[in-house]
Amino acid sequence: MTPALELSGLRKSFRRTEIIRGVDLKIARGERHAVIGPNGAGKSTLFNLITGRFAPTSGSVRLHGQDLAGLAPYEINRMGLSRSFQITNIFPKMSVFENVRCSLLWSQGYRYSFWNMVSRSRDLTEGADRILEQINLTARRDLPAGVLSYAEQRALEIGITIAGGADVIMLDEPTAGMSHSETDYIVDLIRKVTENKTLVMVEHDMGVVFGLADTISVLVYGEVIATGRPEQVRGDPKVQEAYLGAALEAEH
Ligand SMILES: Nc1ncnc2c1ncn2[C@@H]1O[C@H](COP(=O)(O)OP(=O)(O)OP(=O)(O)O)[C@@H](O)[C@H]1O
Repeated sequence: MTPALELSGLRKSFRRTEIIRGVDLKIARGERHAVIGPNGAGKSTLFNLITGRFAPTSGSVRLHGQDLAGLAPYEINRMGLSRSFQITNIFPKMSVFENVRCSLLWSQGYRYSFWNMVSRSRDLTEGADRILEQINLTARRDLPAGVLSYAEQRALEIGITIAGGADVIMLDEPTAGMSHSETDYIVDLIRKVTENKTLVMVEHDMGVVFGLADTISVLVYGEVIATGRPEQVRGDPKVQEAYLGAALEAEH
């Protein structure tokens, strides 16, 4: 079957420094894939290459078999790939409901004329309420998003990311800055909302990575040094040496 995402010979340089140094990676449909690696390894850059924010210096990214070369991030988004950001990316003065409704509108905006959209407003409301239910924020529906707790804001952001119905979801450090209990809460939520979807995430918390991911890639200095099932990656001496030994130790 065609992979959901396929990176081939992907390279990215900023001026003379090569940050992504020839990445080949296939992520199957329905897989939950984590990209891990030390600070500065190029994880965010890889994310930005996949989502079209950066153009590769060479190589290609395919989404469901289609080459994404030259496409803008919003075009890639409309092809079914949606991402969250490391920084919280919500409208704090708008209600929780409006934040979700807005992203639904945006994702459908190009497909429907204004009048169609007005007549579809009930669908949008129902759609937004369904998402609020999925992310457990129904009770917070009419509050300004800015008054939510940090974990709730991150949950809202996940809701915004999935609102358009994308089948490839990319999350950049979804549990950054969270307590243990908040992390557990968000991990459950991610598991639930990415059911039957492809998930690609960058994550530093090894508990989250090993609890959620079906497959893991380890990026070190712009190269994938290992990719495979969590237990394979965990036992790989190269990975132990380059990253995981230190990262797991830091957790304890
Ligand atoms: N737009 C840019 N211009 C120049 N250099 C950049 C740019 N973006 C990233 N870099 C450099 O690329 C390297 C990799 O950065 P990147 O943010 O991708 O790493 P990372 O693995 O996501 O790190 P972290 O885990 O700390 O978030 C860093 O040395 C960074 O300074």
